[in-house]
Amino acid sequence: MAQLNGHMQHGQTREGQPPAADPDRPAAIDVAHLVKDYKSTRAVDDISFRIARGSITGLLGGNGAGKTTTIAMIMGLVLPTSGSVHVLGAKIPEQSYDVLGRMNFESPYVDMPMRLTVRQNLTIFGRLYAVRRLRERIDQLAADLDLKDFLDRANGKLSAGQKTRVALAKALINEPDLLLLDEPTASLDPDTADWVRQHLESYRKARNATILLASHNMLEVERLCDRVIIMKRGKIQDDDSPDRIMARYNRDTLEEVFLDVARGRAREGAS
Ligand SMILES: Nc1ncnc2c1ncn2[C@@H]1O[C@H](COP(=O)(O)OP(=O)(O)OP(=O)(O)O)[C@@H](O)[C@H]1O
Repeated sequence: MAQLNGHMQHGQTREGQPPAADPDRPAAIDVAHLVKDYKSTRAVDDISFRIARGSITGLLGGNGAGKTTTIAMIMGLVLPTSGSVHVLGAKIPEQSYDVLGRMNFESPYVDMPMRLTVRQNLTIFGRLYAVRRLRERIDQLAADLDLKDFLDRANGKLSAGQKTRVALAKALINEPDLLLLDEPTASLDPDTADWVRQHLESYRKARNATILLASHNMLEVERLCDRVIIMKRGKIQDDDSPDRIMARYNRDTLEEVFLDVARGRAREGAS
């Protein structure tokens, strides 16, 4: 528990409230009654939430809960069956081009071209985003994310953990205002994962960026996130700060809450 508390102290707004909504600026993400059917499977089932700018929100849920599908709809990569998504005020996918340059995403399950070197891959993505002073930006990311030793190696010849760091560099290349992350520390050893989390925290702070991340790592979510949205079978099961969610389930860790939700145990006071 002492170790857990040590982790919690690193959280930026762990004890605080999520940033207040600014009435003059649209939310970073505004999802209303979103539904996605894949043939007979309802992957996302009428979910609604708004995410304030400058916040870090964790999307939790077991395998198949609908997290990746939700993120893909926010990116405009998957079309909703019904409902709406707005990102930074733009309707997705209709107005995607207005905001694509201000968002980016990372997923360990989406591979970059394997034969190209890390530097070539980052150069291609940087050009897609019209990044100015691209060479300097890549050098900066290589220093920040410790990529220097393998910048000129083919992507296909990297370890899983090295690929995860390169994918993060790709996600940060355009200094996005909105960063969508699917398992940002998958395959990373605990030390590297901790350091990547610190990098994400300082990136958010420096740019007032908004981060939405899907993760199965509960300590990561406790440490990083101001808010947690728990999904189960396509629906939102709970949505609050980590502290309040743990209090509601009368649990000390999100891991225990996750097991309660997965195994269908009711939260305290719930009917
Ligand atoms: N392209 C697809 N075609 C058909 N069904 C799909 C497709 N993508 C996802 N699904 C189904 O939709 C549901 C939600 O999947 P999704 O990948 O969004 O879940 P997830 O919460 O990200 O899961 P995980 O934690 O395993 O990554 C699952 O039942 C999955 O089998």
